[in-house]
Amino acid sequence: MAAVFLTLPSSPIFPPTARVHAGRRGVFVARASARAPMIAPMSEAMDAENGGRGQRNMPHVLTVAGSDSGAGAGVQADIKACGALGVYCSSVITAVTAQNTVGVQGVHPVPEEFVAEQLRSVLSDMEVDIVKTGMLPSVGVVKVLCDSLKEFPVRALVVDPVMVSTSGDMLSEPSNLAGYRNELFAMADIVTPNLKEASALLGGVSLRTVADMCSAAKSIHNLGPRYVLVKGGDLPDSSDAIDIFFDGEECHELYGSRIKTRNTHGTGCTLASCIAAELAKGSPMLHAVQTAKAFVESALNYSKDIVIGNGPQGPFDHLFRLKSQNDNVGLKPQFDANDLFLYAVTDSGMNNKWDRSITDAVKASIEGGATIIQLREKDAETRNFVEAAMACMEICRSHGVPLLINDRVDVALACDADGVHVGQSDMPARVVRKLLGPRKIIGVSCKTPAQAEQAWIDGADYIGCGGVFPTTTKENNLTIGLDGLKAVCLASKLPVVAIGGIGPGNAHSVMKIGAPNLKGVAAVSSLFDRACIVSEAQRLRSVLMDASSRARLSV
Ligand SMILES: Cc1ncc(COP(=O)(O)OP(=O)(O)O)c(N)n1
Ligand SMILES: Cc1ncsc1CCOP(=O)(O)O
Ligand SMILES: [Mg+2]
Repeated sequence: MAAVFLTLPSSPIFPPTARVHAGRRGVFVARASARAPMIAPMSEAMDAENGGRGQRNMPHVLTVAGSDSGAGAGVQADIKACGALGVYCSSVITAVTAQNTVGVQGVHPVPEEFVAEQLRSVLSDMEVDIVKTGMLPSVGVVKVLCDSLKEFPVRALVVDPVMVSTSGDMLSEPSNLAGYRNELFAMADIVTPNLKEASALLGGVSLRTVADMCSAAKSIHNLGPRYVLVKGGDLPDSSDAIDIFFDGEECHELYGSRIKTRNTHGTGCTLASCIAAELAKGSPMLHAVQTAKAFVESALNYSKDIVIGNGPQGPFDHLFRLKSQNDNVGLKPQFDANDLFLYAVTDSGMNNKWDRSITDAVKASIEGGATIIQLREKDAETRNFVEAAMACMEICRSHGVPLLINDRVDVALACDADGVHVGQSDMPARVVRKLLGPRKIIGVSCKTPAQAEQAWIDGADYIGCGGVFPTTTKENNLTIGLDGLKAVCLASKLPVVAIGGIGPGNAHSVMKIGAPNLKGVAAVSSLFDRACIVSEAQRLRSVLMDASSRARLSV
């Protein structure tokens, strides 16, 4: 290990002075106990301090971390990650490192007093929502940070217990373990160790399985943080990137795809920063973690082939969204939840009964105003299904209407459909996501809030909720009623489309439940078991339009 711990001469540029408003943070709940949730509503006093602008400016994360000269990790990664998520990021630098894609060539810790001074400068003046920590090179720096947070409490503290770089170089004193355990963890809302760090924090226990990770998460939780995320990126024999999220009661297994790339330098810093950024925007913890995981996965995927540096640890591109926006000019836009407005689901039995081809049924429903189509061909032979799906794709593409395939991921892949809809006994959505990649649309049928939560964890784009009313289209299908629909909508952030026995006669009552994420209705028989699909779709559409304009008026 080549790291050299040098000490910068202390150079106080300005003394801690008059710009310190110690009382300013009084609006924030001081952390009496490590487990008290820190919700910080804006008060009138704070509004007045904002010059009466009425709104706080940007959500703000302060990163307390080391500088990485290669800019893949550390403070540089944190600033880029927060910026990519629309969050302001200030930075207190704890050490300057000389590093690149080969490894860490030198470490130059910033004197503790100067870390304290930087903390005071930022925390006394700027409205920091969340503090995120990275490299804390010494027990002294940990102490300085804890003292500053007591003086200037923030809404939440995200601790990434950085100890060793990906190249294997030490980034904090071994004695720092005590600093983390003794004081910092008790103040932390979430701690995000990887397997090596979790093992070091627990005295070197071996962590080889998901069950080991779960018990490690529980043990680390006993050290004080409210939540623990043990990252399983290095877990042996695992094709997925499995992380364990422990909320104090339950271990959640969070699955992601393992991206094959050398460009993984800085993933830990980025993940923790994204969690902090999402918390700053007001997300609950599990949602923040999920969003952070999805961001990192997309960034790794987008950057998997870039070449920066000659060593084994390349950086990735945090600002991939800027580029992907440009790259996507002229390509299919990503999923728009408003497409769920009038969701037409085909049925081969009904098409046979009315002597129609699938393509004619699809054309007619689009002509009548369907905004998304699902091919639900339960009896079709695979070869015929693929052929029909290809023809329907052409029709849908030419009208800009997304086409999804029911159940059959293979058929969706074969015809390059826009996505797949799966139910509770079909292929799990997280496996579908893995097969289809991040750009395709995945819908999951849910009857309960628990299923909706799982759908979201699995990376679904929307929920199909029902059967809302009794239907003969799907056998043995439990009816959940409007109350069941409302419960699912309220429990989920995902957009929802209602299904089951819905047509022009009752669509209004469905939309009237008033859940903002209920985006539309899906219909089979009220469109396709009718003589004229075009006019039935038009009728249903005008009921939905009427319901949505009334909803707008009543806001
Ligand atoms: C939009 C939408 N919602 C729900 C379903 C039902 O899917 P699933 O539970 O898999 O049942 P089958 O359709 O496969 O019988 C759906 N298809 N579309
Ligand atoms: C596929 C499905 N999933 C829940 S209910 C249902 C059938 C909906 O058909 P219909 O619109 O004819 O009631
Ligand atoms: Mg199904």
